[in-house]
Amino acid sequence: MTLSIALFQMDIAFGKPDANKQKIHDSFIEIAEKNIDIVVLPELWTTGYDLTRLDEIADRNAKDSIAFLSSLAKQYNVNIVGGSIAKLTEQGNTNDMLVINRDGELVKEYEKAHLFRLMDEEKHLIEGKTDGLFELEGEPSAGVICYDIRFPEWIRTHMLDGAKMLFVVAEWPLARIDHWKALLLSRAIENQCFVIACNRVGSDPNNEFGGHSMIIGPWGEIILDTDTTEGIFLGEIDLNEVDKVRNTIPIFSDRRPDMYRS
Ligand SMILES: NC(=O)CCC(=O)C(=O)O
Repeated sequence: MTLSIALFQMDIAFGKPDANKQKIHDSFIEIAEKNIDIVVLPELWTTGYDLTRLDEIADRNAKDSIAFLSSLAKQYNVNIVGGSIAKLTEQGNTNDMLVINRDGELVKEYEKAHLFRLMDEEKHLIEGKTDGLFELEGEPSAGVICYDIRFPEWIRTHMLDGAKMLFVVAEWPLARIDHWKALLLSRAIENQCFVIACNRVGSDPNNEFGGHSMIIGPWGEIILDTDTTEGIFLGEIDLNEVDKVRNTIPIFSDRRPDMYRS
C-alpha cells in the first residue's frame, strides 16, 4: 500500500491554543487538493512548552482538541496523527498524542511515557502508562513522543507487535538536532520500519527548535529531510518495502531474547 504523508512543520505560539488552532485550520486548505492520506502535527502544538500555565491552558480531557481534529479529518477526508497536546485530567496534566481517522474517529490516545527533565516535564506532567499502538488504513502503526526515541527498547516493544510505521512527534531543540537525525535513522534501520517524524520550528523563551522533520524508509533511506523553515512537507511511502526488508535480513526471527536483559 502506498500512502502520501504531510508533515506540518510549524512554529507554535507560546501558550496560545486558539492562535495555534487557527494556524492549523487555515493551513489545512493547502492539503485539500493533494490527495494526502495522513497529516502529522508536532508535539504540544496547542500550548508549546508553557508548562507553568498548564492548569489554565491545557485541554480538559482533550475534548476540544479531539473535536477540532475530528472536524478537520472529516472535512478533508484525511487521517491525522495529531501531534500531542497538553491534556488536563483529574490526576494531572499529560503530554497526549491524538490519532484520528478519516471518519473523524479517535483511534488512539498515547500519553508520553518518558518525561524530559531538561525541559522540566517531570515537574508539570505525569507519565503515560500504556503503549502507542494503533492501526491507520488497516496498517499496524505506533506513535511516540520526542524524548521517547532515546529508548530503543520502548520502540522495539511496539515493533514486536508488528508496527510498520513509527510516527514521532516532537519539539526537539536545534542544539541537539544531530541526535534527532541519528536516533531516527537508527530506529528505522534497527526496526526495519518507516519512521515518520514531525518536529516544530521557531523558538520559545528557553529553546530554539530544530525542524528537520523526516521520513525514513525501512532500509534507512531518507525519503524526506526538511530544513528549519515553517511549512507543510510532503512524502510518499510504500509499505510493501517493510516486508521486503524484513525478509531480506530477518532480524526479528534472528533475535536472541533469552540472552537479553529486560
Ligand atoms: N520535547 C522533548 O522531549 C525533547 C527531547 C530532547 O530534546 C532530547 O534531546 O531528547
